Amino acid sequence: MMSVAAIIPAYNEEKTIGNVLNVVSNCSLINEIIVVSDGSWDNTVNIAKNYNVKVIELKDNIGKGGAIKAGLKECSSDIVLLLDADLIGLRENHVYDLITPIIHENIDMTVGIFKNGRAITDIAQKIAPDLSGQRAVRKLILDEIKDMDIVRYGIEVTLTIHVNKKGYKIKDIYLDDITHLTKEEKLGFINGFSSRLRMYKDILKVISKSVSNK
Ligand SMILES: O=c1ccn([C@@H]2O[C@H](COP(=O)(O)OP(=O)(O)O)[C@@H](O)[C@H]2O)c(=O)[nH]1
Ligand SMILES: O=C(O)[C@@H](COP(=O)(O)O)O[C@H]1O[C@H](CO)[C@@H](O)[C@H](O)[C@H]1O
Repeated sequence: MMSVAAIIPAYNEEKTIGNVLNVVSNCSLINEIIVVSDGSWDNTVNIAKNYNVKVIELKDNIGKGGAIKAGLKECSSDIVLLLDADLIGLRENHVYDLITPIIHENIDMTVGIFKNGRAITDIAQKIAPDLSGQRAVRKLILDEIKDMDIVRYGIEVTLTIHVNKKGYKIKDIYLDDITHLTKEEKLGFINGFSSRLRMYKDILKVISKSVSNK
């Protein structure tokens, strides 16, 4: 039987990380749970420590890709479930639906797409499903990506480009009744929007590099 780890990068997610950990800790398919606090200064780490999970505490905020890379270093499972810590409405069946195609259908990566959650997040995911942070991937594929830490929010696009290039099999999975906090909800409009612009910059860098390498 293949082993499964959940890696959850978290930067100041005290409001939501408890619920995410309630779900993954009760999921029998998951053998290993790694929370990577990416320089959080709120209660994220204290909350995570209440669960039976490995907590990696990065001193500085290095970006999402770097946080996932730090989690991968400590991970020894065959399949990695990547989940954001700001999910609202995550249920065990979502986790199951993301993982089982890799175990039973010879799929290499699943990508979770929000559906019937909130219009604002459903529409964002419909327009750009490749940005989704909810995925299950074979660990050996993640290990092939060397510049994960440099790309920051470009990690999902990097992964999708890599998987397509190598001809690995992807399956989209619709996740019902789930949403997440938007950056503007977490940080306020001005800070949230500027964080969003920095995220788009990270993503565009990855896309333009991939286009110029073609
Ligand atoms: O520098 C960062 C930025 C984000 N994250 C985490 O990466 C996930 C996705 O980021 P974010 O919530 O900003 O994306 P959004 O939900 O807005 O799409 C969340 O668990 C964040 O806490 C992180 O570990 N380091
Ligand atoms: O869906 C999107 O447009 C962006 C931004 O989400 P919000 O507008 O803050 O809800 O979020 C996703 O993209 C990031 C980059 O790929 C991922 O890291 C996040 O996990 C994902 O939710």
